[in-house]
Amino acid sequence: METTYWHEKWKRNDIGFHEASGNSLLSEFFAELSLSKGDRVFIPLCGKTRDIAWLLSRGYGVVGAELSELAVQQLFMELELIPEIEQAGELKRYWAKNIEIFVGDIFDLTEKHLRDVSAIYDRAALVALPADIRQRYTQHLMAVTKVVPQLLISFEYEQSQLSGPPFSISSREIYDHYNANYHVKKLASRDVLGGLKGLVPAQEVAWLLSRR
Ligand SMILES: C[S@@+](CC[C@H](N)C(=O)[O-])C[C@H]1O[C@@H](n2cnc3c(N)ncnc32)[C@H](O)[C@@H]1O
Repeated sequence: METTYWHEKWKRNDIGFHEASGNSLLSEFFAELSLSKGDRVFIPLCGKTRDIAWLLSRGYGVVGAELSELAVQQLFMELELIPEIEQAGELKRYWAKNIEIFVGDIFDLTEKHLRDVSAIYDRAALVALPADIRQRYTQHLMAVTKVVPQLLISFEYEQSQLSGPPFSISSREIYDHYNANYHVKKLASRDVLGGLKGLVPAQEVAWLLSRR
């Protein structure tokens, strides 16, 4: 997926992936990460997800990475926060109390940008990437976070019925990416109401990855 694909989507406001009330699997399974108030959660490919508001309201810090500056501007507006903005290496850093978002290509994000994060929340990030990028993404994620626990939400459906994103990720593939460094546990698998994009029967799957 070229970066222009995502920039165009944000420009056209074609953001069907954005959930107006956030993701219910986050609230259901967040406790599995065993975090303490004040811990910082890294959200790769964060868009302007309402899950950020949910985490902030419960006293957690949020660090995000997002390609689209438009998305990040909308995020801060909707949070009713005025960000400070500065250059941070290849990326731009938008920040306010308890939140910092790095704007640019996630592959330009380094361990130094993230400092101390206690967990990763991946919703619609791994599934947003085509197969040939996913291995690079998961390796990068583990390198920059030093393999902190992860709550991962993926989709499974018959890939031949729909061209992604979101892409279908099999259980096998989750294990292939993460089993060497994490204990991988499937927490739940739920039918997507009305089908994915209203078209294809699909399951939304929650995974807990805990460090080995
Ligand atoms: C499917 S959306 C999911 C957004 C968010 N996680 C949510 O749940 O609403 C994927 C997001 O990844 C961003 N993105 C795509 N490629 C990226 C990259 N290489 N680096 C950073 N962000 C990227 C897109 O702009 C888009 O906002």
